[in-house]
Amino acid sequence: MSLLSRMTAPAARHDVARLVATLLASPPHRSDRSHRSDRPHQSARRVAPKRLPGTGGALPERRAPLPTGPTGLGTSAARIASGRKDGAGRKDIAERQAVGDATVDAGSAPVGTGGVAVPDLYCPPALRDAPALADEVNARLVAWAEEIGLYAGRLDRVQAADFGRLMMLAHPDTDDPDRLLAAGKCALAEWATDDYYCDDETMGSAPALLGAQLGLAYTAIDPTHPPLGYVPAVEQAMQDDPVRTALRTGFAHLGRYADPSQLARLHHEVAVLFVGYCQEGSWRTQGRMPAAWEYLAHRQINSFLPCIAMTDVVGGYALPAAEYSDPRVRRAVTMASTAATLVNDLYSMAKEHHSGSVEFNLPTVIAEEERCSPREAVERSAAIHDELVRTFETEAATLVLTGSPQLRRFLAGVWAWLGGNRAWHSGSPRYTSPTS
Ligand SMILES: CC(C)=CCC/C(C)=C(\C)COP(=O)(O)OP(=O)(O)O
Repeated sequence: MSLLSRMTAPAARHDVARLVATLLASPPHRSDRSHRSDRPHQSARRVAPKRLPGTGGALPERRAPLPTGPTGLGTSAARIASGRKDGAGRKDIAERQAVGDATVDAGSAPVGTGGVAVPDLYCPPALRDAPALADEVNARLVAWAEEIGLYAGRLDRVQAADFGRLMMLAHPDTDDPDRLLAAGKCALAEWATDDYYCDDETMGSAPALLGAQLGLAYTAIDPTHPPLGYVPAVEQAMQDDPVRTALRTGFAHLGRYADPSQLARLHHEVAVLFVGYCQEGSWRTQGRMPAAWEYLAHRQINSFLPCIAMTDVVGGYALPAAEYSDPRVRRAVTMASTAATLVNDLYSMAKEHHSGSVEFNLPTVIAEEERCSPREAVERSAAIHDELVRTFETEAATLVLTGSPQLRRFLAGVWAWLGGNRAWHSGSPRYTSPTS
């Protein structure tokens, strides 16, 4: 019997009432976008709530950014004081989103899809904006990358992509820069694995090398235990390659905050991610475009789940392993991570369009399968995204009624992650600038 099914009936009746109200307010899935032409006023569409229904107060509201004056951390404080490089526009959008301004949908900005604007998406707003904290985390992340030789010669792009901002937006329940940095290192290491080994030939990726590289990369986070005579060779291999060094030192940093069961969970999610990388490599080698169902299965495993799975570690609590693995929780969380990854597909289309190699994203797969226009394919992809988010919202809101306080906070954190992820994608030069 699972932990959740052993739980008793909810004590708080208003939670039940809130859930019922949510369910009644939700239009049936798929109705919004698939009948869009029947719907003269797009604004009638329900806007995703800022907080997951039933989880008010589950995430501590943190608004305090780092001080902008000297902090003893050295140069980064001066960087903060000298002003942001991203301009005020992005902050303005995030701030308006953070206060739940329903008129703001950064997703509708005409970026990302190579000429077709990313449609409004059913996605919560980012829960906070703390630019000084984002800058601090980003500065530390870039300094770490430089120290280990990751993205050598391209650090300006890493700096501009602003992964520190992604961490700040996606994990609003901590304002500890070191926890955000640890998560950022893991995320950047996973991104680097993709760039160096899978899909960026200018970084040296080659399909024939992929399996061998990913096998070794996995051992950077879950070390092998060779007979003594082979230890120096293994150690050398770990140090010889910046991706392996990034994975090893990034997960070591996170290990300061994670308990063994949380680390084991993350190892599992990264192993699955690497299977997804191999799957994509196989399509590349074959020169084959997958079917839409196959691609969607792929985007569940080649997804942001390794990042989302760190939510409790970053937040400073531990979701029990039995609840993380409960099939109902897994279904909800994997739907959320697939949706978050489809946001990446929508926003990265322009970048991939210019990359020169075969690229896979849901609109391209749908356009090929359904022989439809890019605009229609983008709309259908957005509808699929929305369906996944709505299903997560409904099922997660039900799960919080009977789950532990940690599960309630975790699912609220996943919802917040969705909002932060979308806000970051809509503003990051990785997707908005042709040269990044
Ligand atoms: C941070 C993390 C878990 C990354 C792994 C999965 C990944 C690289 C993405 C979800 C992004 O996919 P994609 O290869 O399309 O990346 P970019 O669009 O190049 O950022």
